[in-house]
Amino acid sequence: MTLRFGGVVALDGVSFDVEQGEICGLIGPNGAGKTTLFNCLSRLYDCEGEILFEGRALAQLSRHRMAGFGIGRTFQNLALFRSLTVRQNILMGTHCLRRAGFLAHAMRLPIVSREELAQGQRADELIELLALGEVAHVAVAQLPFGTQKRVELARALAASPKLLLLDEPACGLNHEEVDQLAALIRQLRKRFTLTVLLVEHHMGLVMALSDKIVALNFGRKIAEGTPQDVRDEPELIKAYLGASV
Ligand SMILES: Nc1ncnc2c1ncn2[C@@H]1O[C@H](COP(=O)(O)OP(=O)(O)OP(=O)(O)O)[C@@H](O)[C@H]1O
Repeated sequence: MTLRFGGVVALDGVSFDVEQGEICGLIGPNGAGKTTLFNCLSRLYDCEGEILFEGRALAQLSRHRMAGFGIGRTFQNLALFRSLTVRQNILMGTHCLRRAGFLAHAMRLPIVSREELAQGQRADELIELLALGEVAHVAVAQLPFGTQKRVELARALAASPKLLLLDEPACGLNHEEVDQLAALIRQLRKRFTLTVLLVEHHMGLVMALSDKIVALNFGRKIAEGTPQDVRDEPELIKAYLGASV
């Protein structure tokens, strides 16, 4: 992947694979290109190069159907409907699973109520799994940040993704919440057979969770391997601690 914003090369020929079922941590200092890479994977941006998902080139898939194709994501600054309740937000995430079209809805064909029932059940399952039962009918804007992050995770999971892109899930969480998040991500991977790509600055979380880590700096890949391999990589230490190291 290569992507330029004017004179800034945000991604400079970055290439790597993520195996099915793997948790891959994507790390790098501020401005390294992590969010840009996520935006290419979810096709908010078009980059040079080719991204393959289960062997298919993402560029061939229509942009608005990415969630339906199995790629779900959360956002660094949250992308929720703040005036809607927790349950309504999670239900929004299930819309891409709908097969019934405009006419079926206008005529209230049986498929519509069957789908609505299945979506409601999916939302309720996620509400229970993510311990959101007590706030299911509360508007998202009234909830603490940590809870909103769980709602966003549930919204992303509602579309039954195969690949989940998590953009700084630990940001703004306290120590205890970060520990709970690690356990939750492991649990979700197992339950939904997920592949996870995780952008995160919280090194403890990335090192503990990831099967593999890819490190970027100034849009280039500077390290790739297991947490053990990457931990002592001189280029990575230099990127985080400065050129004098
Ligand atoms: N929309 C944009 N227009 C112009 N430049 C951009 C845009 N988005 C990102 N950039 C630039 O591209 C580079 C990569 O930014 P990106 O946000 O992907 O980094 P990041 O690794 O996600 O950083 P952070 O950890 O701070 O979120 C930076 O130099 C940034 O200033």
